[in-house]
Amino acid sequence: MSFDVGLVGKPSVGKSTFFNAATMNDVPEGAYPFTTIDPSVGEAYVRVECAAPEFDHTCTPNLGYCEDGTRFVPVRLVDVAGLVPGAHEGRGLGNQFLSDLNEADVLLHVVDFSGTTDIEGEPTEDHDPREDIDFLEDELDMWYLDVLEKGIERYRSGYHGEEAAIEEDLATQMDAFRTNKDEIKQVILSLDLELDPDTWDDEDREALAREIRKRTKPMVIAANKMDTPAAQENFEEITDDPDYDHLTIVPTSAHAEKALKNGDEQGVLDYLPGDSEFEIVEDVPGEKATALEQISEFVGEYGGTGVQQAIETALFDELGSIAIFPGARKPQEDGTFLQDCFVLEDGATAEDFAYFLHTDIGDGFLHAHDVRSGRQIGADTVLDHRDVVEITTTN
Ligand SMILES: Nc1nc2c(ncn2[C@@H]2O[C@H](COP(=O)(O)OP(=O)(O)OP(=O)(O)O)[C@@H](O)[C@H]2O)c(=O)[nH]1
Repeated sequence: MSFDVGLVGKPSVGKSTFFNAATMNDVPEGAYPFTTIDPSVGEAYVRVECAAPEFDHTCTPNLGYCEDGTRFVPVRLVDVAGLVPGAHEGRGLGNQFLSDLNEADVLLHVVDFSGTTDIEGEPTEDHDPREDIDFLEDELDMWYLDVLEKGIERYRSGYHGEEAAIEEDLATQMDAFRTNKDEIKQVILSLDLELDPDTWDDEDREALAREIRKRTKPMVIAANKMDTPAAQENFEEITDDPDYDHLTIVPTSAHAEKALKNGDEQGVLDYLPGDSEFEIVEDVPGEKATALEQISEFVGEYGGTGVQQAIETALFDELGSIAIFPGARKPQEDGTFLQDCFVLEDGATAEDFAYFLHTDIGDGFLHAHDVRSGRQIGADTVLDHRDVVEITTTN
């Protein structure tokens, strides 16, 4: 099991550059968890401070890798194709695109902040990136509204059991959005609406669709091409705009990330993905040196190229996921230590973790230990990011 980060964006925003940069990794052979021939799925990583140094041992990662005390834990990056020109002319988003969106746990919307591509992805000047952000949100809201209306019809036509409950019919209809009746009820009440669709007007239904969309389609904006002055200006303006407070916007330069990873691969420089600095280790010709100098200034100012940061923000901040190390205090007999680190859902308990590790244990979960303190923890203990947990089962 792994989390899927869905990458979306209109043409020419730098989505391919982002995808390639994020999935181009110098990983030891055999360390790829996802054997896939689908070119739209790639392995990206989230950084987690390794727990091994706390125990004075060196970790031996099974998947991903560890460098300078940072574990690079694999996650799936899915290129969700199909945010195409013409969709905004009322043709709407394609069904395949929409169902692919439902597969992703969290979305990364790559937006060209330089304003040099119009809404269809054609070259232009001074295009306001807010249009692209609004476009995707509005299209998603219309899709949700459509499904919500069907749920209301279902309620009215009495497909339900004895006791009519609008939240149940909506939850059934909106099942693919990974919501449930409790969440829907919560949303209805949070908007000060009654649990009776006959009292809702158009605006109420739109507000409901939007709110359910916001909760079920967590999304982060990757403000791309931030290495250009125009993008930096737009970034300042949009992050100051209260209409965009509900969004997390991460400044990125996919271009810079790609250049740094290329340089690292060629042995020209030393770069650890996500770092805000890198070291040039070989003499480079004038033009290249100037380009690297510009990248160096950029990553210094923005704390990195933003590619790692965007993926981590999506997974850890927006989705609230946590990374857990299964393990013991000491290396195994074969010398392996803290081989794994897994990304789990927000709120995961010790018992959830046991079933995640051993899907077939049935009733065999015995107990869990917090390895740092050595204390036993209850099955329903909610785990924290970077916990090291030892699970004992009967088999
Ligand atoms: N300045 C700058 N240019 C970038 C950046 N990322 C991508 N580009 C450029 O933007 C153009 C489009 O990049 P792509 O990665 O092909 O864009 P895409 O969104 O995948 O576009 P399609 O393949 O048409 O869907 C290319 O000329 C890239 O070099 C960036 O971070 N900064």
